[in-house]
Parts: sequence; C-alpha cells; structure tokens
Amino acid sequence: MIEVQNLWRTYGGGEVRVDALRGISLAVERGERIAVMGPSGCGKTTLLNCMSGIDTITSGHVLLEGQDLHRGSAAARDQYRAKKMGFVFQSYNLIPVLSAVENVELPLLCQGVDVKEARERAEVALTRVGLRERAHHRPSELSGGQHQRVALARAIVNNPAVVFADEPTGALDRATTELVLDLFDHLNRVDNITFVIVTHNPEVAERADRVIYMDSGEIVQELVPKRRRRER
Ligand SMILES: Nc1ncnc2c1ncn2[C@@H]1O[C@H](COP(=O)(O)OP(=O)(O)OP(=O)(O)O)[C@@H](O)[C@H]1O
Repeated sequence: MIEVQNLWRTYGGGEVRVDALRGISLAVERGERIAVMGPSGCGKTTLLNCMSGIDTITSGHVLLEGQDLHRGSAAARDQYRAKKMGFVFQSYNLIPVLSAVENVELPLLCQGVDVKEARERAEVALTRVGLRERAHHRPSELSGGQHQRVALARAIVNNPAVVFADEPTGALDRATTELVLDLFDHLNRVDNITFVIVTHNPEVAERADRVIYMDSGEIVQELVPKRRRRER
C-alpha cells in the first residue's frame, strides 16, 4: 500500500547541509506493522514525515495506493492525509480546553462532517479505546495512558488505512505501554490498519511484523522479530 522509492531529504545547504534520508526504498503492505529503529538523528522521524506528507521531499517517490503523494498539490496531499491517515505522537497534542470527545471529533468537524455525526463517530472511537466513560473529561483530568488512548481515538476516528506513530510509548510506563500496544494490535487485527511506528522501545519492535533499522539516513537492516517468526 505504501511504496517508497529512492527517497532523499536534504535539509539546509552548503556547510549546514544535512542529508537526513539518503536513497530510502521500502514497501509496506496493507495491514503490516512496521517498526523503524536506529540511533538518534539517523532519520526515523524524517522518514515518517516524508512517508505521510507532513514534510516535503528532495527527490524520489512515495506511492500510496499507487498515487504519488508528493506529485499533486499541497491541498490534495492534505485531503488524502485527512481521509486515509491517522497520527499518534509522543506528546499527545490534545487541546487542553476541549474534552476528550471534543478532541476526537475535531478532525471530522474540520473536514465538514455534520456535528451530530462527528459526535457519534467520536464516541464510537472512544469506546473502541475503552474510554467512553471519560468522554467529557478534559486532558488535565486524564492519566498519561488515557491521553494516549484519546490521541489514538482521534487517529482512528476517520477509519484510516494507515496510522503513523512517532515514539507513541515514549512517555508511558511499562504497563501503559502494554495497554496501548494491545490496542494497536487489536485495531490492526480487526480493521486491518497498517502501522508505521518510529520507536526506541524494543517491546514495540518485538510486536511488529518487520523492523527496519536505519543509520545515517539509510536502511541498514530489516528483521522479522522472533515472536513473529514463531507465529508464521
Ligand atoms: N528541519 C530540519 N532542519 C535541519 N535539519 C534537520 C531538520 N529536521 C531534522 N534534521 C536533521 O536530520 C537528521 C535526522 O533527523 P530525525 O529527526 O529524522 O532523526 P531521528 O532518527 O528521528 O532522531 P531521534 O531518535 O533523536 O528523534 C538529524 O541530523 C537532524 O538534525
């Protein structure tokens, strides 16, 4: 579903030039869970941002369901992203003055979905992450794990084909990490959502179908975690 072809991303120029991505090629199937690992500064976030159209690219192609993401207009890219992608970050990026359900329905309202329908879909998404009873709480009244579950509900409210997650468990303790990863697994199994997850956490990688290791802007290794190998 995602095909990355000879992707380069260069920041700056002259003496401050950084080749953050140096000719990355990668194919991700629908329903796959990919973990991207590697040392700090190796280009993981840049790859995620270029694959999802958050960042521009220097050269190469990112094909999503056959469409060249970086070829069309920025407006077309934004529309595609809003319809097909969900995002989860380490910092949950919830709006503090809005309740959980208001945070979740916001992307739908921005797309012009009817107010009643947006609320219903937000409540369904919150139910799916086990937080229906916290729908009217503000972020300050929720725990870190609950924040991330609201953020996940917001990411899936649009029934995305793919969720891009950047260090989704970076701020969570071990038990909460397990819970969030269980939710990822559930959504992957039930809705066949593809996950591309940047992580430093070996537990996250252990649950992936494939782990991509990067170094200095290149993919240096690809592995199937032991647990997955046993299941196959
Ligand atoms: N906007 C930018 N302008 C200039 N250089 C940048 C920019 N964004 C990233 N870089 C550089 O590109 C390289 C890759 O950065 P990136 O954030 O993708 O790494 P990372 O592997 O995600 O790191 P970490 O694990 O620390 O989050 C780094 O050398 C970084 O300094």
